[in-house]
Amino acid sequence: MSIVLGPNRYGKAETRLVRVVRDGGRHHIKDVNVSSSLSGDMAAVHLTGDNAAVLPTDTQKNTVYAFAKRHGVDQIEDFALLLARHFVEAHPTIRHARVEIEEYGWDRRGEHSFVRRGGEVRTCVVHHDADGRTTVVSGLKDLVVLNSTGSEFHGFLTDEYTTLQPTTDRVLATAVTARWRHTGGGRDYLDSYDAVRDCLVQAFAETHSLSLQQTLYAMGERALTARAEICEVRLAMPNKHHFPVDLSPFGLDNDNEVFFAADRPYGLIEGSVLREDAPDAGFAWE
Ligand SMILES: O=c1[nH]c(=O)c2[nH]c(=O)[nH]c2[nH]1
Repeated sequence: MSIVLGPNRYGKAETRLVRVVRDGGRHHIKDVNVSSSLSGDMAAVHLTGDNAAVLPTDTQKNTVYAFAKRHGVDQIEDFALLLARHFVEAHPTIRHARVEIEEYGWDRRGEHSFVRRGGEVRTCVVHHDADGRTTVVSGLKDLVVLNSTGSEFHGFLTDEYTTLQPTTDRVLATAVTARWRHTGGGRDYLDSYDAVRDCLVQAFAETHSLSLQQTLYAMGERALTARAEICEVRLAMPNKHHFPVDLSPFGLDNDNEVFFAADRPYGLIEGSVLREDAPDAGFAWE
């Protein structure tokens, strides 16, 4: 019985890239997920471990980031074609390249603020008991927002394990989970929801942030200031880190234009903002 190598391919899956283009103070973002897969003269690597024909998947990832800087990312089809042609044309052992790109849409909410398209989930939890006590908590989750500038983080506590560099300009992005407690009942819940959501998004966009914690407080404060019908806002906000990619090995600078959008681990910032005289929550949060 003889054993042979069948069809095969290899590549880097899901290179998460955010490309920021600055038009003065007005920013544009492109948020994509790129997967490349190459095939060709790959018998040797499978049969003997000879890697001479293998363009490392790490190089494929670097190429995505370097091309994003060098050529920009406009239509994903054009960017995919550029990459696929490059892999095949630059390396004789690569006979075929498959490039798949997903693009995530964002709606503008200011000069450098965006809300991810696709929408959040609206939520509520109500309690009512035999003594006639009722609580209503409304909320939302998966409201993804991003500021491409206007965020700093420095002056933090350091110890022998700290490697994080302070920054005065970073991308700030989060998927907001917010719940707010109503005082009393009987209102237009749709109107209330729309208004609170608007406050949260506006405060996120308009706050020059020194930390996500500060932004969290500003969001809760804005909603409570604008809406008398609620008395407490609880927020959970993952810090969706965007790391500038070091493009210097390829002779390219990166002035906050090309980011690796990491999905984990993430900072998780949670907090409650409430009126000092808020009535007792009772079972509202249970
Ligand atoms: O806004 C932030 N808050 C933190 O507590 C924190 N920690 C960290 O590493 N980065 C950040 N960013």
